[in-house]
Amino acid sequence: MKEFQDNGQGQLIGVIDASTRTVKFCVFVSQHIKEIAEHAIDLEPITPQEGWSEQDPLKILEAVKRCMQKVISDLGEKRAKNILTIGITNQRETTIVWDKTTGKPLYNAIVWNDIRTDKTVDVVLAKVPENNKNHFKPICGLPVSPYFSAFKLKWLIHYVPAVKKAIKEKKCLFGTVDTWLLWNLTGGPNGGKHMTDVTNASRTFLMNIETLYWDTQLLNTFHIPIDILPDIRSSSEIYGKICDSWPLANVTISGILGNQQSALLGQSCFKEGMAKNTYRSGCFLLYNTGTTRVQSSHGLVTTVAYKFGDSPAIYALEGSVAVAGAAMKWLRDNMGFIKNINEETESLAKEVFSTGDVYFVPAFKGLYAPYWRKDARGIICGLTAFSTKQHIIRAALESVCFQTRDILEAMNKDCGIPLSKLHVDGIMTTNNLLMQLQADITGIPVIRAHSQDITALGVAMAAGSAKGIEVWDIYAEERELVPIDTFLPTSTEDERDARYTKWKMAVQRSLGWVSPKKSAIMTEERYQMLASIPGSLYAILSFGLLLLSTYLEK
Ligand SMILES: Nc1ncnc2c1ncn2[C@@H]1O[C@H](COP(=O)(O)OP(=O)(O)O)[C@@H](O)[C@H]1O
Ligand SMILES: O=P(O)(O)OC[C@H](O)CO
Repeated sequence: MKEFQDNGQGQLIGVIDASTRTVKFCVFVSQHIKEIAEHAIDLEPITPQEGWSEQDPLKILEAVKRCMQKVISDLGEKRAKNILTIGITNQRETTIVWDKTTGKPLYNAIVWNDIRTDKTVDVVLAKVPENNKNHFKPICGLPVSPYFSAFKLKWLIHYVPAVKKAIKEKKCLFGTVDTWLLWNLTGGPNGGKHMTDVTNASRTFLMNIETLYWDTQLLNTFHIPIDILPDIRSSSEIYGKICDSWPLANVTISGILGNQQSALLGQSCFKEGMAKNTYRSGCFLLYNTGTTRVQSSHGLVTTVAYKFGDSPAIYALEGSVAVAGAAMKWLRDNMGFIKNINEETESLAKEVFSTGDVYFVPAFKGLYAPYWRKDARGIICGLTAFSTKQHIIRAALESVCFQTRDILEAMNKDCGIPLSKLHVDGIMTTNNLLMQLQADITGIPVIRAHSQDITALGVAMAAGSAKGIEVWDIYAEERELVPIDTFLPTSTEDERDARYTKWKMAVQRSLGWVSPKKSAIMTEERYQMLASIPGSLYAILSFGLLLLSTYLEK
């Protein structure tokens, strides 16, 4: 393939990539797969309590602005004038509410992997027949889980008086990170566009996966007024223009995609049956099912993959894993086993030939697909007096591969035709050992995209091909393809299956760790009652209820 030479002439597409840990602004030349400029800023997570995870929405905006300024200065003002349009790709499900008259957030962003909404989930489950967590799947494609935005929004409405007040006064707006960025970039309180795209909306638990509109039954279930929700748009169209108070004023914004859907496009998985797995903090496997909404019977979610303008929506089956690279961070920050993740993880894990039968289930915040068990917690099992940190690091890498196999097994059952190869991307895939372990654990070739720009590339394509922009033909025959390399399985089927059986045993042991006390079961009435009292009183009352229940149990 011809190496791309930047001759300084091409039309440029900017991308804001706002992920869980990092905000980045980067620039592509239309029709080309490599970023020509980028600047990224890490965001400090806010963790006020165990299981809680927040971000300051104003810090996200500030980081975006600084990244844009730096990239413009690196490119030079003259070249930056060639930026024709921009796209936004973002961490999904993360929930922000703000006052539309002041533009001020009413609370920190509640991040997708925050599990404070445990009780909110119980309230919703208490209302459905047999507490079936898949009850709403035919409507929104998703199981009941603290992961999705509606639970976070319900929590905010109940527990944050400023949110309740702003709703009453008709001043409140809700959005995922894309919406927050779009609204601010296009004017904020002065005419900002309050919109989201179908892929982000499909992760809220509020959108009807068939009609692609907000669903009345779901809104009623969560008591969410429709007027705080953004308009749902396609993933590729002109939403508006950047306002004067931002860099790149007057440039259009013409692409929005959740970051996993963006990676699916970045990997050119346009056809039904194509799939990709992205390994970052979490790990997300998406399988393109075309215009068909496949209902999973094996724990996967049905989600919108993308929708280009007026064309029909393309759907995907998704397997979401909450903890992948995050397990390496835990080994570094909490255990002190690793100093530098990028430089040491692979070499330390290679110091041993196997995990020595150690299995690590990193269910720090419960397990997502295909289990959807919020009562699971992390375990390391099979330890002996010979186990070392190297065994545990290797087991952590393997846990990512086993979780991926869990999803592949579910996907193969749902789709009928087993995936014959696995396309992968994301920063973790630079770890060659991880890639080989993945091939050995799944028994299929692992095809690694040789680019760290895949996620941003997807939305650059969506923005560049939008009606009215049309500088990127994503279906062009001579499309430049992302270079790849392949890892082939070296294990036998028997070895694979024996080890996978052990993994399943380890998963079983991680389940049911958080056991809700009978007395703590949440009903709507109790939830409402608790919400109507101030924080300190809430703590005293909860403690009182706990004492009472312990007394009654005796
Ligand atoms: N060489 C490596 N081996 C294993 N894990 C890695 C390696 N490099 C990075 N990681 C992990 O990948 C994740 C990278 O996530 P990142 O792309 O920074 O962010 P996020 O998904 O939070 O937006 C981190 O959790 C890190 O622990
Ligand atoms: O920001 P990432 O890469 O951790 O992605 C997070 C996902 O979008 C959550 O669903």
